[in-house]
Amino acid sequence: MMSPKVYSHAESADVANAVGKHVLKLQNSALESGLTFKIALSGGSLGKVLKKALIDNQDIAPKVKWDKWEVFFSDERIVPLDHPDSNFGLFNEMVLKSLPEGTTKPKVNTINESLLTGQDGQASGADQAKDIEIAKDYQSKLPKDHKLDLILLGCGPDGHTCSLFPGHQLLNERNELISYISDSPKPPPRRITFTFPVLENAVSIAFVAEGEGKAPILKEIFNDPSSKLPSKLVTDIKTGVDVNWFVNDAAINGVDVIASKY
Ligand SMILES: O=C(O)[C@H](O)[C@@H](O)[C@H](O)[C@H](O)COP(=O)(O)O
Repeated sequence: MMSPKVYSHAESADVANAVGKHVLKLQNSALESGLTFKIALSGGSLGKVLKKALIDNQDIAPKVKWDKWEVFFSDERIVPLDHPDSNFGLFNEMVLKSLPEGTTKPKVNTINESLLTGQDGQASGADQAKDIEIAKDYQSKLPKDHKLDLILLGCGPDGHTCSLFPGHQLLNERNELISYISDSPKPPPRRITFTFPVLENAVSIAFVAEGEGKAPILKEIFNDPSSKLPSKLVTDIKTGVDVNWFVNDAAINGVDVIASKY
């Protein structure tokens, strides 16, 4: 079993630089043996980190082969693509819209907007049958072997990752690769998410977590071997996935880990 590696830097700019270098490493190794680089993204502060790493960082930006990228979302909220809660919307605002003119855009796999119900796709239009259809449609967009080269994840203050929440039944989902969730404890309630079979089959997974607010949950993940938090379960995946954490020093203050610079 590979043990997770933790990379920590004091400054946010250095965390973004480390994430950018890791993305390039996985991109280049994917393109040595295949035609595309398959990467999955999350929401939260990751949008900002990706902009800093892949657009603003002049050492990294020219090396990103956007035309060879196939982008997926590790979870997505069931809202229109231009809604402020949409993870695609975040990536679009932060990264896609900032690509230099003339750049061939990556292939981005979004939820099928035509399947949305209700004005904002949320409680007003809740329709479980549609949510199942949205999840199935997204599942059909995954690579046939459902192998992603890199999955970038956040970690919520409750230890959730993707839209896999502590104690939720979806943690045990083994049949579906993409599941819907209509009772997300964090709004918006209706979402789709990768399940463990997709996470377990990835080449590499990288968590990005910054700020002193993350220290309590990182303490539980790294100091408590019996923890069943979703981020801990993903960190401990035993299928040979290369799992890395990219953090800043404040996030691991008091956490029992050996961290290095990337
Ligand atoms: O609703 C959600 O599921 C969260 O917003 C999630 O998308 C986010 O990745 C984590 O909560 C970490 O967020 P930060 O990286 O901003 O701390």
